[in-house]
Amino acid sequence: MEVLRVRGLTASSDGRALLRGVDLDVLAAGSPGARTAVVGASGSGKSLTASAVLGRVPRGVRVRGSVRVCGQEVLAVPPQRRDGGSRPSSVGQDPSRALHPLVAVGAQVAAPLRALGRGRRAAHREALELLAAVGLPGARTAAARPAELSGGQRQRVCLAVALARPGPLLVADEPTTALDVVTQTGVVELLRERTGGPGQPALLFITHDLAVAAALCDRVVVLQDGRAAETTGAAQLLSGASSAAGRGLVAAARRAERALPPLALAGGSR
Ligand SMILES: Nc1ncnc2c1ncn2[C@@H]1O[C@H](COP(=O)(O)OP(=O)(O)OP(=O)(O)O)[C@@H](O)[C@H]1O
Repeated sequence: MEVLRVRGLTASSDGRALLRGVDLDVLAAGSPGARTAVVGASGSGKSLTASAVLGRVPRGVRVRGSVRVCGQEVLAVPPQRRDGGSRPSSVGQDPSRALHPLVAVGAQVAAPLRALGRGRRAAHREALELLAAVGLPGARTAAARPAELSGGQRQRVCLAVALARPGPLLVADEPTTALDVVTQTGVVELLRERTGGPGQPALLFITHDLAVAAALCDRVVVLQDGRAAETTGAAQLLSGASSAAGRGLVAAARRAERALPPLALAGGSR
């Protein structure tokens, strides 16, 4: 059963077609396809697809088609009017816009837990645990305002907030782009641990990084020019993409991989 079912999603602005009929599914947690990546070149429509799923389409962009979350049509329903069962949580590219500037980050992680009915102490304790899980341990971090943290740390706070809100689906739009490689690996591991399993949210993961997509997700949707050019298993995409866009992404990822040996040589044998 699908947690997310997108059919014929189109978007346009000033008569220009931006999405041309995207179809994609994210399956229920516990089944293969519960962590699905959307990959594609810059401008292929990844973020617009995510924003349509979240009900946050930019002004001036018109969307049509069908977006069903847990069976409910949500395309025309703004996030605040969706019922809890069809409201995905999200973590995006820009953590500065997602957090309240004046509220301590621990309280921001605790807020969704309080909304679920946890007592103040229990919510605070769980918030500390979640912050530790995203690599931000300690009461001092929890007491900090967002401006006192780095961009990467704020990004991880956003992830903790999203994980505190147990929805059916987590939409993560390039959540690791601003992070250093070590932190990126930690966040990917955390997403693997906390999504896609029984009782956990399914994951729609937007990325331009094929390696990260393959490390985290079992299904991959390749977008090209506002259309899904290919939907396949992550391993199949790497071993033999069927679309030109898929082959192009794999070739680019392999070129990037080959660009690394000089780094290895610099620290290696001589
Ligand atoms: N608010 C907007 N108004 C008009 N056009 C837009 C708007 N947002 C995005 N677009 C256009 O829609 C197309 C898809 O954009 P989108 O941001 O979804 O691409 P993307 O695949 O996420 O790219 P990137 O990897 O660079 O973030 C692009 O041609 C972009 O210029």
